Amino acid sequence: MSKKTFEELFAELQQKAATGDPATSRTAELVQAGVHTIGKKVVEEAAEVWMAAEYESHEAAAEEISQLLYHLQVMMVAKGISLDDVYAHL
Ligand SMILES: N=c1c2ncn([C@@H]3O[C@H](COP(=O)(O)OP(=O)(O)OP(=O)(O)O)[C@@H](O)[C@H]3O)c2ncn1[C@@H]1O[C@H](COP(=O)(O)O)[C@@H](O)[C@H]1O
Repeated sequence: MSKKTFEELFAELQQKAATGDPATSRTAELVQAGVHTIGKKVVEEAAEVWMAAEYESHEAAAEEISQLLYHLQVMMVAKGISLDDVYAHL
């Protein structure tokens, strides 16, 4: 199991968006595709979190939550929104 923090993943995704190859990096591919495509993934993953939390296992729900957090971070990178920009509202 990989273990990285929210902050470590965000730094990795910023790097992938800046220098990654869309052919091999999902992050670079999504950022190139743009906010509309990323937004659809955010909504899709949010629905999957809901369904997994209501009907599936603890592990399945945790996996769907990780995918939603990933896609939210991709949206942040695509929009130039920093962690501090978000933390300011927590
Ligand atoms: N944490 C993630 C992560 N979570 C989810 N995903 C992507 O989200 C997908 C899950 O969504 P779906 O199940 O809907 O997959 P899908 O149906 O194939 O998606 P579509 O192409 O149909 O939209 C996965 O197949 C991955 O492509 C992620 N892709 C990358 N990361 C991490 O991001 C970092 C950078 O990754 P790359 O940019 O790919 O190098 C690495 O540390 C990765 O581990």
